[in-house]
Amino acid sequence: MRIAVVGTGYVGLVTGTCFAEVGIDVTCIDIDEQKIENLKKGILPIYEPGLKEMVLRNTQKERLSFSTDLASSIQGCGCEAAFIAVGTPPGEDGSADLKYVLAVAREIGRNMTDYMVVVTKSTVPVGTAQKVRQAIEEELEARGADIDFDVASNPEFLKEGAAIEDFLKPDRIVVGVASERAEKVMNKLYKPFLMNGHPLIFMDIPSAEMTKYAANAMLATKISFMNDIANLCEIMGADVNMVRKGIGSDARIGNKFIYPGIGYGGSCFPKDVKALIRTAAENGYRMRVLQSVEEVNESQKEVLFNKIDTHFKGDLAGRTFALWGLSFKPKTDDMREAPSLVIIQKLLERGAKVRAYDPVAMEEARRVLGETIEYGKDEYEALIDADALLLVTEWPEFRSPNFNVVSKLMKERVVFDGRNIYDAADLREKGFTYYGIGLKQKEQQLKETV
Ligand SMILES: NC(=O)C1=CN([C@@H]2O[C@H](COP(=O)(O)OP(=O)(O)OC[C@H]3O[C@@H](n4cnc5c(N)ncnc54)[C@H](O)[C@@H]3O)[C@@H](O)[C@H]2O)C=CC1
Ligand SMILES: O=C(O)[C@H]1O[C@H](OP(=O)(O)OP(=O)(O)OC[C@H]2O[C@@H](n3ccc(=O)[nH]c3=O)[C@H](O)[C@@H]2O)[C@H](O)[C@@H](O)[C@@H]1O
Repeated sequence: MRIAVVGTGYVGLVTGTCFAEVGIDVTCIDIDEQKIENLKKGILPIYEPGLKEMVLRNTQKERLSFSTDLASSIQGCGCEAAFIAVGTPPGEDGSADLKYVLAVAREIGRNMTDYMVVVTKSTVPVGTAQKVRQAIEEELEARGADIDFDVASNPEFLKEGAAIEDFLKPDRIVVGVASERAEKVMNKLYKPFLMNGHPLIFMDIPSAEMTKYAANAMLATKISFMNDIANLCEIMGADVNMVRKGIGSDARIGNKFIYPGIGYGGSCFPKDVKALIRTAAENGYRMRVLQSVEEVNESQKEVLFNKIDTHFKGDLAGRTFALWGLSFKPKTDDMREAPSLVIIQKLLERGAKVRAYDPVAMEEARRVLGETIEYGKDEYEALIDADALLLVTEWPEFRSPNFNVVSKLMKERVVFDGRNIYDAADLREKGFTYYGIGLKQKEQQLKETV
C-alpha cells in the first residue's frame, strides 16, 4: 500500500513514519526545502523521543522517503491516500486559518491521476473537508480531468513528547467518511494499529471534524477547572494535591489531566479553544464555558509571576531568576504558547535578569527569545547567584536535584514551583521558602507570623 503525507511537522512526520513502521510505503512531502534536505540526511526538524531512530530505520528499508515534489508522489504510483497534515494556525479573529490546507488540496487537484482518498489530518473546523472537496473539484474541472476521489477526516490525537506511542497504540482512531470505498481504504490503512483492541470509529465527516475540537476543548476545560480550584484552595487554606487525589479516584472524574499548573500552552489547546469559540460565534452561538476556560488560562500564566512579585515586594529590578524548563511541556522542544514566555516577558519588563536551562528547547528558545535572556550550560549553572528558582516545565531531570548544591549556588533560597513537583515540607525543612500552585500557603503564612 502506498500513501503520501503532506506537511512534515510534528503530526505529518510522526504519521508518515508510523505508517512506514507497519509496512506501508510512505512519501512525506513539505514545501520547506531545507527541512526535506535535512530529513534525507537523517536530520530531524523537531525533537520527539524515539522518532529519529524510527525515521532512519524506515528510510533504510526504503519504506519512507522525503520529497518537495507532491506531483510525483501521487501520480501513477498507486498512491491510495494523501494525508493533509499542514498547520492550521489561528487567524487574527481566532478562527483556524485554512490557507495551507486548501493550498495543498488545490495542488492535489492539479496533479492527481487516479482515484485516491484525500484525508484531512490537520485540525480543521466542521465543513473543511467539504471545502477540500470543492477545491479539488475546481482544479480537476480546470484540467478537464474526470477523476474519481473521496475526502475523509481523520483527526489526530497524539501528544507531543509521547507522539509515537500515541500513534502506534491510540486510545481510538476516528475517521469521518462519506463513501464505502473511502471506508475500505481507511480500514486497510489502520488495520495494523488495531491489534490491541483499540477501536476504529467510523462516522460522518462533520462529526469527525467536531470530535477533534470537542476532545481538545474538554481537556483544556479540565485543566482550567483545576487551576481555578487550585487558586481557591490557596485562598481557603486547602491543598489542591489532596483535592486532586480525592476527586480523581472517582472513576467518573478520572485521575488524568487534572494537574494544576501555570496554564496550558502548546500549539493546540490555545488555538483550538479559540477556533471553537469562533466557529460557534460565526454561527450565532456563544460557547460560555470555553470563554471562561480561556480566560482562566490567560490569568493562570501570570500566577507564578504574581507570586514572585509579591514575595520580593515589587522589587525585581536587577535580580536574577533561574528558570528551569522553557518548552510548553516536557519531552518536546516546542515553544509555541509556552507559559515560560509570559513569565520571562514579565520579568524582563520589570528589569530582572533571567538565566534559563532546558534539556532540549534551548535552540528553539534562542530562535524565539534571542539573547534577551541568558542560557545556562546545565540546570546548576543557571542557578549561580540567583535570587530564586522558577520551576516552569517538569522535565524528569528537574525532579530530584541535589538541594544542598542548589542552596550553595543560589543567592537566596526561594523556589517557585509552577508544577508542584517538589515536596513543600521537605524544601522548607532544607531552609527554602517554597511556593507551589494551590498549596497551603495560608496556613504556612499563619505559622510564619506566629
Ligand atoms: N502538534 C501536535 O501535537 C498536533 C497537531 N495537530 C494538528 O495537526 C496540524 C499540523 O500541526 P503540526 O504538525 O504541529 O504543524 P507544523 O507547523 O509542525 O508542521 C506543518 C508543516 O507543513 C508544511 N507545509 C505548509 N504548507 C505546505 C504545503 N503547501 N505543502 C507541503 N507542506 C506544507 C510546513 O512547512 C510545516 O513543515 C495542525 O492542524 C494541528 O492543529 C493535531 C494533533 C497534534
Ligand atoms: O491537538 C493537539 O495538538 C494535541 O493537544 C494535546 O497535546 P499536547 O498539546 O501535545 O500536550 P498535552 O500533554 O495535552 O499538554 C498540553 C498542555 O496542558 C498542560 N497540562 C496538561 C495536563 C495537566 O494535567 N495539566 C496541565 O496543565 C501541559 O503542561 C501543556 O501545557 C492533546 O493532549 C492531544 O491529544 C492533542 O492531539
